[in-house]
Amino acid sequence: MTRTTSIAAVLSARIAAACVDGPFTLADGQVLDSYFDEFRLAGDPQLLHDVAKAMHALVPAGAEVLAGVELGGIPLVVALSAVTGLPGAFLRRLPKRYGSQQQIEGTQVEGRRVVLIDDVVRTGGQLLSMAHVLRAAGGHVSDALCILERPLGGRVLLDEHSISLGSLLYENDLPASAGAAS
Ligand SMILES: O=P(O)(O)OC[C@H]1O[C@H](OP(=O)(O)OP(=O)(O)O)[C@H](O)[C@@H]1O
Ligand SMILES: O=C(O)c1cc(=O)[nH]c(=O)[nH]1
Repeated sequence: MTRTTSIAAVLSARIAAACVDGPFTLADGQVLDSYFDEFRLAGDPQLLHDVAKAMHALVPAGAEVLAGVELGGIPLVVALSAVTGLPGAFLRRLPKRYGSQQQIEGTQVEGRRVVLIDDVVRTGGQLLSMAHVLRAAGGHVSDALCILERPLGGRVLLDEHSISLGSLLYENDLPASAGAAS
């Protein structure tokens, strides 16, 4: 059994409990009958901690900053920072319109090796967009991590932009009803 497979075997049943009935409309208008609700996972402190401990094994050597994507990546990056001791950055989808006016909050990313963190990867579009933001700010981005990867092209898209994706679970680790394409 590979490391990721053993993690999936231990955690997948507990994570599957965070898969709920829809309908759930995605940003692109697509409607899922059921979906993985990361906020149920993040609202369970023991499960969030156990997921972060499992993800620790996927953090690449040399990582200097963990950067979570609004909103699903934020509780995850906080938990993973606490487990790894690595500083966290928090990525807004758009710059704040008042106050700090920042898109990247938290620790500085310039000149540092930054690992992107999100809950779900589907097309990879969200992570790629955030990688562009980090790179424009001088961060070095060559890795991303997620809890759940769906086979919708995200891995390939990210690879085309020199970003390696590490996933705790793959869609087929979850019950067939949990948002898989029918
Ligand atoms: O790989 P992609 O096709 O880009 O899809 C994945 C993205 O979509 C989800 O965000 P969502 O829009 O549900 O926002 P939320 O995290 O604020 O709930 C998820 O958290 C990822 O950021
Ligand atoms: O594929 C999912 O389950 C999923 C997609 C998404 O955008 N948001 C979410 O919470 N789950």
